[in-house]
Amino acid sequence: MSKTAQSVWTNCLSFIADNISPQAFKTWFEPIQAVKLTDNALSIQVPSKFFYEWLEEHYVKLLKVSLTKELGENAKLVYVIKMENTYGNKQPFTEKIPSSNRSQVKSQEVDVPTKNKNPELRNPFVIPGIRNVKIESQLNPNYSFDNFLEGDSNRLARSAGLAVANKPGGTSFNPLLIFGGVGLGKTHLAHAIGVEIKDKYPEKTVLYISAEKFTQQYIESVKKNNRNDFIHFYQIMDVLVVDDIQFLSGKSGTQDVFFHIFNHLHQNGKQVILTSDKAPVDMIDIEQRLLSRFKWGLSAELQHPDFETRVSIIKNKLYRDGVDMPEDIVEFLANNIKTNIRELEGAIISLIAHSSFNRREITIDLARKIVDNYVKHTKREVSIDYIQKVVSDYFQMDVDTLQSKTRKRHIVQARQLAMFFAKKFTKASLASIGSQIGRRDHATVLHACKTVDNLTSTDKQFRKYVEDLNKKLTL
Ligand SMILES: Nc1ncnc2c1ncn2[C@@H]1O[C@H](COP(=O)(O)OP(=O)(O)OP(=O)(O)O)[C@@H](O)[C@H]1O
Repeated sequence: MSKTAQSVWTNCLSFIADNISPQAFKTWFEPIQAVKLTDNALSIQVPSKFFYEWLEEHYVKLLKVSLTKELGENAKLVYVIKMENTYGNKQPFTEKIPSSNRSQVKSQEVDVPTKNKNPELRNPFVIPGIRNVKIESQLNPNYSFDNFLEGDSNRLARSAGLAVANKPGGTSFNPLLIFGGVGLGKTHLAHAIGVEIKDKYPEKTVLYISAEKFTQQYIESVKKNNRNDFIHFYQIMDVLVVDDIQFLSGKSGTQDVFFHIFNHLHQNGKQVILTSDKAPVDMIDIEQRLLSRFKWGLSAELQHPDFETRVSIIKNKLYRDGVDMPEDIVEFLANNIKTNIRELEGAIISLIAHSSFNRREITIDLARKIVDNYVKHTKREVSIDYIQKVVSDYFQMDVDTLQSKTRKRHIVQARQLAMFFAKKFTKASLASIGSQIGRRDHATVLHACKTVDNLTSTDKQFRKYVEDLNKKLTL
């Protein structure tokens, strides 16, 4: 029986289903349709560009294996993307993209120094038995400077990274240690530096490795009795990027071997780039001699991005995914997820996925649900409108009354409390608070804040209002 696109795809699907979770299969493979089979190229139609990128990023190997089983070594996969425009009435159109069309960072041939001309130089990245002195840089070409957006929070680290990429080993930023909290872009920036160096200096041998993998390889080398080969392998790098070095904490054997590699590279003018979730002073269980070496170069912190940077990161991601999203939703996300860019990206991905699978428009309600579901622990910023609503409900009046010009004491107090909490819980200026709460000026707001402070310390009943309202607003 001759093969058809459908029969080939059905076989691929049954192989894929055996290798991933039912949920992932349902989400990412059921919506795909096989559309064409020519020679050894299968075309599959996917619902969006985002969908295609997700498949390429997470399932390309699985797709390749399953397709090779069906169509042989020269099998090719072509994505046909159904472009849908949620915000207009344009006809759907399609775009064809071959699988894995992103430019890869090329593998690098290495000249082994003559005195060590050992044809058996062991590459810990290669399965034993397969001889290979080609060193894959392990860099991710998707992490570049172009898509690492600049803001106050990362300016120093980003500029230092660019300086290092322009002159690896030739600046005083050696080592360059990038540190910061979870999901703030350390890995991205470290890859970007490596990718940029490979672009500018293709002849340089660059290697990215996580400290965890480095540790595993080291343990393996001790077991197999080839510790020296392991050290030698790392010493031939021109640029070594080690991610999450806090992982070395408490592992004295690995620290020792890293110390030797580090010294060798540094003395020979080779560039070392490190990332860590802590500043060197806060690292525990790392030997002093290693810590002091980390401090030789530059330690640059990645801080929490400010609102503007968060907005640009979201917009950039949407642009790359070919998705349109209303401005108020972008701002809502940026306002609500503040401390972790990975969570911010996760929320965008979920939002796009929800809207494309359920064929729903991206609305503020959907965004609110996603933010609640996926990043529960992030606090939602309290708005001035919300504060006025809570205060007026508490004093059993409506918002119009709270904002009115009346001088009645209990209404004046309610208004002053709303101004006080707006100052406390939002970043709005006094002038902006005043204009939103009954069109008052900034002096009135300042006076309100002082009055609330005074009354809180002198009037027991008033203190109770403040405590109750505080509780309601921080729930
Ligand atoms: N300035 C930025 N511009 C664009 N994307 C960014 C930026 N900073 C971080 N990201 C994105 O945020 C996500 C998380 O970044 P990354 O994995 O580099 O964080 P990390 O600090 O290494 O986290 P961890 O502490 O978990 O190792 C990545 O997808 C990255 O591309």
